[in-house]
Amino acid sequence: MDMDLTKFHGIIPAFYACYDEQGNMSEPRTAALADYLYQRGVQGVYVGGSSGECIYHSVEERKQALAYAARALKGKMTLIAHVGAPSTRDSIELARHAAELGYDALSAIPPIYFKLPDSAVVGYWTAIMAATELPFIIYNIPQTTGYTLTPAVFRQLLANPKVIGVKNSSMPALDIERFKSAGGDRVVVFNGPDEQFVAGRIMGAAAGIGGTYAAMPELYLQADRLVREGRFEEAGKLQSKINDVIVALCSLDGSMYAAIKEVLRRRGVNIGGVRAPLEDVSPADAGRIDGIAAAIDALVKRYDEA
Ligand SMILES: CC(=O)N[C@H](C=O)[C@@H](O)[C@H](O)[C@H](O)CO
Ligand SMILES: CC(=O)C(=O)O
Repeated sequence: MDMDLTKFHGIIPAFYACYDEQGNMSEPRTAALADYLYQRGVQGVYVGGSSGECIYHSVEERKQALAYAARALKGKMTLIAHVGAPSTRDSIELARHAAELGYDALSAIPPIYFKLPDSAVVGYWTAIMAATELPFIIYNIPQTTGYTLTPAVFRQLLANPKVIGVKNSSMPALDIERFKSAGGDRVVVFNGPDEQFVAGRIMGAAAGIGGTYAAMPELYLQADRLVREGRFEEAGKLQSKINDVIVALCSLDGSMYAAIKEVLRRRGVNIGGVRAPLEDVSPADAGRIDGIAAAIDALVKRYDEA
């Protein structure tokens, strides 16, 4: 695909599931999260991925999530729709829906549950690509899917011009470098692990898609800026501060997403709780969440003044 890939560069938060008080998809709350991210100047959003709790939603709900985010943000930033699902049929339905809504690209994890051979996984991604005109971003996240994308399979997929990149969430920054080396200028590699965003950017990722970005978008935008300016030492120091926050978010009893949603509530955005079987944070952790939100605000302020 001969296209300008720069709209995929930069900071692309994974969009969260936004629920009302009954736990149903909420359009006004989606709009509130969208506005919060827009105000902060992120380059795009990744809608309906792992952080969007897609695995716990019906196809109808996933269509709602894609539609609400598009209605709030179309024309304001780059929109990527995650359409990965256990069956090819559901993914195709979601892909067509995303294309109708005006998304800029599709993305999908490999099909989960049964261990499938490379041929089936390639067939799955190829079927999604054939369903619309949209460009496609492969999603490699072996620790949750059990499937590891190899450089050889990536090269095979590159024969399809719709492939414009890979979101790599495996931990070695080396994998980012290998995918970039295989794809060259025609691909964007997206850093997955937020804990090593700076390393991923230096090793070949031109962008990041991350599950914790929306909790502290200002800090990732600043880290990205420092990398672009070649200020690697300062970027590394900021990464370390970010990692203190991530470790704290992951140290509570509930799911990291429940903790992030509590932090967002303290930052002025209420998007409800998490869907079971994900666990809520315990009320006893309220003080620790206050502390995390205050730490984020203090870091944002420090970098604003710098
Ligand atoms: C395994 C997983 O969910 N990885 C996400 C996507 O790459 C990350 O963005 C994490 O949410 C983040 O690095 C926090 O651990
Ligand atoms: C974390 C992430 O990027 C996702 O929601 O898939």
